Amino acid sequence: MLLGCIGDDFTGSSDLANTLRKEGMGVRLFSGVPDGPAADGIDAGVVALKSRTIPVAEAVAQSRAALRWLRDQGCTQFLFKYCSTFDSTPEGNIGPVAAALAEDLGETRVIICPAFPATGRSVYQGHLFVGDMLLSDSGMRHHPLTPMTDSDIRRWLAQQTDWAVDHIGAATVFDGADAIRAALGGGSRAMVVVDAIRDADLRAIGRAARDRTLITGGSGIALGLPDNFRDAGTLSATEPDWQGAKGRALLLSGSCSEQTRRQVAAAKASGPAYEVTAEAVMGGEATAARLLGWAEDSNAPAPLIYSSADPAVVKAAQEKFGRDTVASAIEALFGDLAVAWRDAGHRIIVTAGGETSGAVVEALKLDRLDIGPEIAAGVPAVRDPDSGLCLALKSGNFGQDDFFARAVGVLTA
Ligand SMILES: Nc1ncnc2c1ncn2[C@@H]1O[C@H](COP(=O)(O)OP(=O)(O)O)[C@@H](O)[C@H]1O
Ligand SMILES: O=C(O)[C@@H](O)C(=O)COP(=O)(O)O
Repeated sequence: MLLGCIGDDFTGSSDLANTLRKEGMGVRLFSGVPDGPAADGIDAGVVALKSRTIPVAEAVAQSRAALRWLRDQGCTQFLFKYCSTFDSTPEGNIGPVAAALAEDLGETRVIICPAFPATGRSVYQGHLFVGDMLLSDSGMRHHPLTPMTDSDIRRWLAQQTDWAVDHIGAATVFDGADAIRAALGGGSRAMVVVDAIRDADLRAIGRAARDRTLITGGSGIALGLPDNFRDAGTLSATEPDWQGAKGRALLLSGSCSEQTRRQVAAAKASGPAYEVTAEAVMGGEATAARLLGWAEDSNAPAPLIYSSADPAVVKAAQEKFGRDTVASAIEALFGDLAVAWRDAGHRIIVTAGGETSGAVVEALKLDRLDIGPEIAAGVPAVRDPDSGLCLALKSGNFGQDDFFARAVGVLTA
């Protein structure tokens, strides 16, 4: 393995694996740190963690363990993937994890770049935009776990780390890889927020990062890296052929983002849907057995079960039950449901939401996943090579309004 990647959630990790695959690398997605060695013939390994919102010390420890494993597999360059909307709190976990990985690797200049132009995320003058809106004006200000209320990534990151925070502005980035390399090069220890508004900028940053051991960012930051390995003649692997599954799909949505709520509305208009409220989960009425019964009785090709709710409803539930308590209970229910669906003999599951997807993949105990065709920007189909289970792990913010229907189409192809 050449490139070792650590993702702080599962949707984000599949997004990164998708980018690397499209750029010609042979990729495997691992759920957590594997026990043994990876198979041969892989260019890039992505270790998916569920570390975005756990306590800082745990996120650091898990990320360091992932780094040790990736180094043992022979990787020479490492990428820490976080969300293109920089999902984090004033405490972390982006700054502390990036600092710990850099210290382990002896890296002193750490690129910080969440830009992902294909989904409208750009970094300009150190500020993160979602489409034409500042991050803090976007729906991310209402995120249930990581509300993003400051668009200045330099200022937000500075709260999370005692490292200096530097900035390379668009004017330098537009001058190309040599200019970026020079700007990155000399200075003292720092996290360096790098502007990027176009794929061409990310490719130039990737070129400039050829000799850096640690790079951090959204999946866009990976765009330029495969060419460095290609030029060095070290790429070797090929991807397994994609094989979909037959039968009915279960759609699970725990994301409360604006985009997911549009997708839920579209799916409700075309098929059966069951809303799981926080009250029903906390009160014990919404159980996996009961919901599986509903999904089976619906006899529909793709029944949807969702807890996705608007910010006022989420806020009320969090005030009543506690933010983490209600989040964990809903995640656990979706995990149990996915297991019940699989155990009932079905082979297709679509999940919306990073934490939700992490809970589902962990409950299903899927150790590694092959990456299949892209369903929407940043969302590939994935497949467990052992069981043949086919999934789509959708980031809350990604996908077309009719994403669920499209996902079923790709997973059954
Ligand atoms: N109705 C609800 N009330 C409170 N919390 C909820 C509700 N529905 C989902 N959640 C929680 O909100 C979080 C959404 O995060 P996630 O799944 O990562 O979605 P996204 O990808 O949009 O960030 C999860 O922890 C989920 O359990
Ligand atoms: O970079 C992104 O936006 C995604 O890859 C990502 O990290 C998804 O996280 P969620 O929005 O929490 O699903």
